[in-house]
Amino acid sequence: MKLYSYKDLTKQEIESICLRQLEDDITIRERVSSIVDQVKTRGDQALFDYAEQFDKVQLQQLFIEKEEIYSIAATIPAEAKTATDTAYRNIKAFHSEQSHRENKIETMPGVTCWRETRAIERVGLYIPGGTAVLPSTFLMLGVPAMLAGCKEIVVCSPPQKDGKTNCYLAYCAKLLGIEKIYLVGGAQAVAAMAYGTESVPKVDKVFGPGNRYVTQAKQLIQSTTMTAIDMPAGPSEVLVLADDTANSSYIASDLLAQAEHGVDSQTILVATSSKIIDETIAQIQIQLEALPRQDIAAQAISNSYAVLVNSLEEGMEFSNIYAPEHLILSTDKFEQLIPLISNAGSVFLGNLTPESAGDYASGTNHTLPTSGYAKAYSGVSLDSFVKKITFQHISPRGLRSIGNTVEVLAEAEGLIAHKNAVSIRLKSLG
Ligand SMILES: NC(=O)c1ccc[n+]([C@@H]2O[C@H](COP(=O)([O-])OP(=O)(O)OC[C@H]3O[C@@H](n4cnc5c(N)ncnc54)[C@H](O)[C@@H]3O)[C@@H](O)[C@H]2O)c1
Ligand SMILES: N[C@H](CO)Cc1c[nH]c[nH+]1
Ligand SMILES: [Zn+2]
Repeated sequence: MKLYSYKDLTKQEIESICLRQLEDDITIRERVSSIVDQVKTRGDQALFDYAEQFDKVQLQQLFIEKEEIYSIAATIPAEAKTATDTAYRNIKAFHSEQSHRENKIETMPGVTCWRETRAIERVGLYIPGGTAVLPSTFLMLGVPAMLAGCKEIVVCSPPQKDGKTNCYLAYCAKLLGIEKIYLVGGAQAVAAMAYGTESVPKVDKVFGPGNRYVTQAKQLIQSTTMTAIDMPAGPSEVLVLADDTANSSYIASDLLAQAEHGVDSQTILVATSSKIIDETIAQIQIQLEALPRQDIAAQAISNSYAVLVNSLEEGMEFSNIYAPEHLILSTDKFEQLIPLISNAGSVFLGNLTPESAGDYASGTNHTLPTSGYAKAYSGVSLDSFVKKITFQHISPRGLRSIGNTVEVLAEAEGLIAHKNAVSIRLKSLG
């Protein structure tokens, strides 16, 4: 893990260490573009071929259906079933609170404006399943899609070695009332949902996190089809801001939790003393030894760094420039830092709030913007699955009160047909 001292970094150096792995993006973009083209032109056949190439499995069909999903779901261990039920309830409770009816507003006498919410009709959920299958992501996307009332929910996840899906995903499907899972992963899954194939239906919006291929494919289809995306939710990241009230073994566990997602995960420690940094590095080595995914985590840690700052406020300044997917405030003084946060996907407050609680079960969504996109995007929520349509109604009194304003503004823009649309009505009102 590299070490920087914040006060010695120039503005350009800070910007450069906040960039995430952009060097290989061109190669990834080219590979993804060719995968997307293949799916667009060859449909299902391309999906069968990529399953063989990337997932090392020869599929007979590209999906499994209700009966088989239910029979796989029945094999879930009892403890996992109970934990999944708890996570489902918490995620549902948190996301249910996000539905708000707005009031109608009379902006002028007789001019009434309001918004109504409508579900996006056809949504596609991508559930990662490359180096680890993530049923938690199924809940994070499926629960808000269900609450929003989306009519068609298409789910894609890479096939497992047996050409099926695992019992945890199958159980989530059952909980969510989803009766088909498409056994398609990576960039090809995103392309299939954006263009549609013989088997996979085309959707209006693609959701879900994934590796760099998945994320690049989402960005590509967004610009080449009428399909929208939730946001760029790529390789996981965490920034821990710590002071002397922090516990280095807790910090190490949080850094390793995100590091084990993938070799391109990034984990940043920003600390007010070199003592915390040294102790955390030592803890990382100890904890790493016991991890089954230690090779992946070690590589991610080697791409990561620590930044020594003079104060928590200075640490927040760096964090806002980095704009982490996850921000952990490992300090008893977290309350005073909350107002200083301007860019972060999801925030974990105090020393007893591990990031993995949000990954699985506290209720907040774990599908979050990465690579600095937390500067402009929010994580997935109920809002991501709906559109807000504006309405307005103008009464005779309203037309008299607003008419002249519109006529004058239309004339100022030289758009006389716009002006006439008002004048013609005013005239008939007399
Ligand atoms: N930001 C978030 O909200 C969030 C949430 C959960 C997970 N994640 C991230 O999701 C990612 C999951 O990654 P994963 O790889 O385990 O699963 P994945 O499902 O994202 O990707 C697996 C697929 O990638 C494709 N692939 C693999 N190597 C390829 C290659 N060389 N060329 C083209 N395609 C290739 C294959 O089709 C494979 O099925 C991790 O990076 C994790 O950090 C992010
Ligand atoms: N930390 C991931 C988001 O970056 C979400 C996740 C799923 N499972 C475990 N973690
Ligand atoms: Zn995680």
